[in-house]
Amino acid sequence: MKMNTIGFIGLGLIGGSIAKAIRAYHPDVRMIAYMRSQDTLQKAVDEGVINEACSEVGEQFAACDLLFLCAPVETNARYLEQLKPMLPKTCLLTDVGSTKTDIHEKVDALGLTGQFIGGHPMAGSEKTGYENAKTHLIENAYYIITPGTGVPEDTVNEFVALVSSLKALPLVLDYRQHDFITACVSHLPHLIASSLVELVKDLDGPDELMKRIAAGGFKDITRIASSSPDMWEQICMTNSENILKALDHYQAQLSRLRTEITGKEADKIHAFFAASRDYRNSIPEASAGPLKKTYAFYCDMVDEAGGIATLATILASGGISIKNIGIIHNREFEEAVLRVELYEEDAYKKAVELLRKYRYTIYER
Ligand SMILES: NC(=O)c1ccc[n+]([C@@H]2O[C@H](COP(=O)([O-])OP(=O)(O)OC[C@H]3O[C@@H](n4cnc5c(N)ncnc54)[C@H](O)[C@@H]3O)[C@@H](O)[C@H]2O)c1
Ligand SMILES: O=C(O)C(=O)C[C@]1(C(=O)O)C=C[C@@H](O)C=C1
Repeated sequence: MKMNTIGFIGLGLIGGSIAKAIRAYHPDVRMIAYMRSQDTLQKAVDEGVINEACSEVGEQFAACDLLFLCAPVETNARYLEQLKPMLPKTCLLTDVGSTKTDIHEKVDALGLTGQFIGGHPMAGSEKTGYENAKTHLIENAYYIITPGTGVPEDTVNEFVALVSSLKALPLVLDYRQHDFITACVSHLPHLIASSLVELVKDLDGPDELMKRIAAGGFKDITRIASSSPDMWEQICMTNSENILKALDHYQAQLSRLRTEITGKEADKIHAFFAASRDYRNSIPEASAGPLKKTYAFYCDMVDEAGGIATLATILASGGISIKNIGIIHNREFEEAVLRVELYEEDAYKKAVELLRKYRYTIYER
């Protein structure tokens, strides 16, 4: 597989992150891109990530050795029709969509099976857009690869090597198996997160006390409810069967819990929590794998105006960038504390040391 010119259609969170990683690890590759916002595309050119901005999906893409489709899943499938007449057989097509059966079926129908390798990085965030794209987004995350039948083995191996070179963890799967797995570990969890948010919206009073009091647990489990509705609508439309299977199983589980709580069956409820805790604890938290380690500590608040600003200034003076900072109130701490999250381990260690020098009380969890 030649890799002189790589194309991108869609340069948002995922397309932008892959393009940035390619630029970082393969600086000489020529990259061209099309996206709807020409201003943002120009920014990617100005930053040196993309070499050429395309104002449409046209003949310029015929020069690509590899073409990434990085729009929402149904949009990617539609672009294939437009691309087919202009792409040479030597151009390898790939996508980053969260569902795979739909695009594989489209590829087969268009006779493109021999030049398509499906892809899906199991990394992302609730944020969208090129502005949030990061070189390291896919680092240490599984990158699922679903080759079309007829793609030469050497080409698959070369694509696997490319994914590894971007520091992601390639995993080759059948696309149907991919769709069942992601229905359970990604698609259903998004439905649950959003419906929990809806539940609170429905049951909260006019004083919005629920919204105000909601603490770590609710926020942890609902972060992903802030994700893009366009993306999630299309995921639900293209993986409905698998999502319904997972949803049925989940509903049955909730009904069983309902019966056990109604019947005050304490032992069963205890066994349920114990089993799920043990399984959850067996999921690796280390940097390898889809769950990224967070580098956060807690710090007693100085009860005076400008307390957060002072702390932020101290960290800035040490060259430390803050990923997230906020006051939290929960039962873990007697008083309100600041939660400070850094981007990486070195910054975390440096921040803790620096703040302790300034006599801040730091809690590490
Ligand atoms: N966000 C995640 O966590 C995540 C993770 C893995 C894979 N994915 C998949 O990656 C793909 C892109 O998601 P993202 O998170 O980068 O979204 P995003 O919103 O950040 O970017 C989407 C890109 O597609 C373009 N686009 C959207 N609708 C379009 C249309 N109708 N015509 C042309 N271009 C259009 C946008 O302009 C943007 O450039 C999706 O297929 C999604 O399923 C997302
Ligand atoms: O971390 C997040 O915010 C995500 O939702 C990422 C996430 C997921 O894990 O469900 C979302 C959709 C993708 O297709 C892959 C990854």
